Amino acid sequence: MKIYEKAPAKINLMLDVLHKRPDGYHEVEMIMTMVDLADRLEMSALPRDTIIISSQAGYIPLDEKNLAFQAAKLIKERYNVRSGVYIHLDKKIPVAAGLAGGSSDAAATLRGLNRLWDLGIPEEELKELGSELGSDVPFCVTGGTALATGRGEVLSPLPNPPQCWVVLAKPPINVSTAEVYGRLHADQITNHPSASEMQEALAKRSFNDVCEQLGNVLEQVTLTLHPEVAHLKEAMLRLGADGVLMSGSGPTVFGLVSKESKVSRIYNGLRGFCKEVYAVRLLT
Ligand SMILES: C[C@](O)(CO)[C@H](O)COP(=O)(O)OP(=O)(O)OC[C@H]1O[C@@H](n2ccc(N)nc2=O)[C@H](O)[C@@H]1O
Ligand SMILES: Nc1ncnc2c1ncn2[C@@H]1O[C@H](COP(=O)(O)OP(=O)(O)OP(=O)(O)O)[C@@H](O)[C@H]1O
Repeated sequence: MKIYEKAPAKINLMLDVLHKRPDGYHEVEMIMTMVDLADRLEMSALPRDTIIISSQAGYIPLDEKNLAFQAAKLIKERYNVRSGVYIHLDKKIPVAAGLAGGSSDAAATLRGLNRLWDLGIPEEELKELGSELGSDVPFCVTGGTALATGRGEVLSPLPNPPQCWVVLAKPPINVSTAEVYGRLHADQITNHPSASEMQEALAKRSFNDVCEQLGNVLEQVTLTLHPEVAHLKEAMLRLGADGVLMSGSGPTVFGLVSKESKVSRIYNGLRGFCKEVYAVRLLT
């Protein structure tokens, strides 16, 4: 038997950091939603007690460093599953991009193996398992649009933003999430984005208000380390995107665009100097 799961990318519509916690993580307030750019996972049961990962992407680990492997191992141990699994990852989400590609693969693995092995694990429990794998995994288990607090694992569902186009551009640089949080001085943040104003914009279904309330305090670290991310933001705005922000710890920049007629101009303009550009819809 084969099971298929879609693992979509996330974007952060707002990301605020309140303070650094004694456990080393940061207390955050984020609003996240999914976009229609997704990895596809194929899972099949193996009689032997083993986990095998393959992928068409040559640039991700296929051993225990892979988050899908870690998710399979966790669920096998916790639920005493003796059979094995073969997982093929068809990667479409750029890696180490701020789009939670690995986290979404881990979440899709949890959902898929719950079905494959008929374990009947409730969603809340899948999210708890997910939080052991990474701060973004619980959100990726449920998807939709949500306010995430704590270190990102405490979730409250929110209405989806009004449907629009999302142009994503990833510059060819590597950003480490741990390094970005590590370089942030949480007590020196002056310009906090507002979770409550963004929630109001979503409740009103106002595209313009959503664009106005976009904000991410991690930009101040990543844009200083990599000025090309700031240039990409400027270019996207100049080309006509309605709202522009860096996702997560970066380096991907996304632009929200309401009019389809503007999308090809923005896409082609960015493609002139950035190889990895995608034009997708929100996953609503
Ligand atoms: C930047 C975001 O992607 C925004 O959605 C998340 O906040 C990070 O989520 P993630 O990649 O799943 O993060 P994790 O794998 O849990 O943590 C990676 C590293 O980021 C830092 N980290 C992460 C989340 C958080 N709330 N505070 C942190 O300081 C920690 O140093 C941690 O060692
Ligand atoms: N299934 C996976 N897909 C992609 N990367 C993976 C996977 N498993 C492990 N990794 C490793 O995780 C690291 C981060 O990759 P990922 O694409 O998840 O980053 P990200 O989009 O920045 O995540 P986040 O937004 O959650 O911080 C990479 O260095 C990669 O080698």
